[in-house]
Amino acid sequence: MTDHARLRLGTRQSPLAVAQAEETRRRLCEAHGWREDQVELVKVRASGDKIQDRPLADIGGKALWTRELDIWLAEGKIDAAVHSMKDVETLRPDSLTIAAILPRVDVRDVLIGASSITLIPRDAIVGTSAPRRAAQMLYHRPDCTIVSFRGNVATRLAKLAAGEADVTFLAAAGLQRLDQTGTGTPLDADDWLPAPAQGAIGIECNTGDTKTLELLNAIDHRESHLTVMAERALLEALGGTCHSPIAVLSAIDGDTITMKASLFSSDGAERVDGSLECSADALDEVRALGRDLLARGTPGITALFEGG
Ligand SMILES: NCc1[nH]cc(CCC(=O)O)c1CC(=O)O
Repeated sequence: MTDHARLRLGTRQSPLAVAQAEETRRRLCEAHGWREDQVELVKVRASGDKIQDRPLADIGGKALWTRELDIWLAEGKIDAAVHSMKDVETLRPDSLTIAAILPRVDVRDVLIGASSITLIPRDAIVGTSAPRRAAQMLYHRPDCTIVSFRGNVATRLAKLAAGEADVTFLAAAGLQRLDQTGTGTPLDADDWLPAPAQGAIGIECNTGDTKTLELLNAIDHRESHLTVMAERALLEALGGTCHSPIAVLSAIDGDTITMKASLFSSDGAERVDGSLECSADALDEVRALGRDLLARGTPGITALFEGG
């Protein structure tokens, strides 16, 4: 650590990841009265970024986004790591703690290439590698064909421009953080539920590192933390992986969480919905919703979660 740095913040190298790390640095400096150079950004190349040609679900899942940063934390080369919470595996080692969640921004998916789902031309090619987006699309538009579309935001926009697909999806949060808010059409989150924890930035540190835990606690946003944890509790109850088409959105008002969730079969032909309202600390009720969704699931849905 350079002698003036108070905290070494690890991040992946993609422009979105770096923008998220810069936001984290800005909030830390604001909370602690530090100069910008007192938070050192350490850019780490993640396996998920190295392998671009195959769907993430086939090559090791979300762990590929966190593996390198987990190791750098364990080896003490960084004090904290910044993640898109959407990309963080449901089960994390006890040695790591999600110490802060920043204020969640726009949770919606943005449709790029058409102004609404119904106005997408017949038999269109849809570029997405997210099982949830593929299943939602096929649920609404079974005429479409899904093609795999990996890569960072710029790469995916370039693939679309090159005609590899007619439409694609991006998270509004990612576009916002890259100053590209004018791009595409945001989809109403009530009809088109986002991924668990979409739009939330989380910062992890070593569980035993009380000093860093305390520094990060100062930038934790309680409401965002509680909704993200509730959505992750649902994933846990479902045994969900990134193979599983799970859509969920929760909101918090005071101490009350409301949640809407849908599970899909991979081909989008089957869907089961549920909702709940509970106290923010009653995550058992969220887990019960997960079990209820599975109990009501049709064969194409439950098959995806067996042994998950
Ligand atoms: N899976 C990649 C990923 N992880 C987080 C975001 C966007 C930011 C967020 O949702 O917090 C994206 C890009 C996308 O889905 O368009």
